[in-house]
Amino acid sequence: EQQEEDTLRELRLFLRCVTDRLILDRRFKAFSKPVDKEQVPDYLTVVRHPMDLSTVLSKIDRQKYITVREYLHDVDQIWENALEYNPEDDPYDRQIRHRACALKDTVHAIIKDELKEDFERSCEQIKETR
Ligand SMILES: CC(=O)c1nc(NC(=O)[C@H]2CNCCN2)sc1-c1cc(O)cc(O)c1
Repeated sequence: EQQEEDTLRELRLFLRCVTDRLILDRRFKAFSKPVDKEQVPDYLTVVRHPMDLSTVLSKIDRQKYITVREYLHDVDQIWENALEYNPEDDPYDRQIRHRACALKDTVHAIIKDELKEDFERSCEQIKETR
């Protein structure tokens, strides 16, 4: 009912605000757009579930996230993919893994600091009833 729609609207506003801050951070530029398969042809053979911050933003707008947990699953996928595609002891691989770890730790720290537990609980409640 209306209270639920109000809660989900507030969730979308919060998730857009968090995602916008991540996209503005220069460290995370490599994660801001889908990997271009022309430029990186073997990418999709290695990474089964591509994800990026612009896709996360569009999923927020398409109301794909009912809980913060679902949102974090997608941002964690970006981190996981970067580690999977960049496993080598090569300076570039190490740098992009470092940035992926910073992305993951940054988003989890923002959520821990700015999300009220009972707000996420009410989102999980809505998810259960759908
Ligand atoms: C996002 C990601 O995981 C990514 N990984 C790369 N790895 C490499 O190029 C490593 C792979 N190991 C051997 C040495 N090269 S390039 C790259 C990327 C960066 C962008 O700014 C845009 C984009 O579309 C993809």
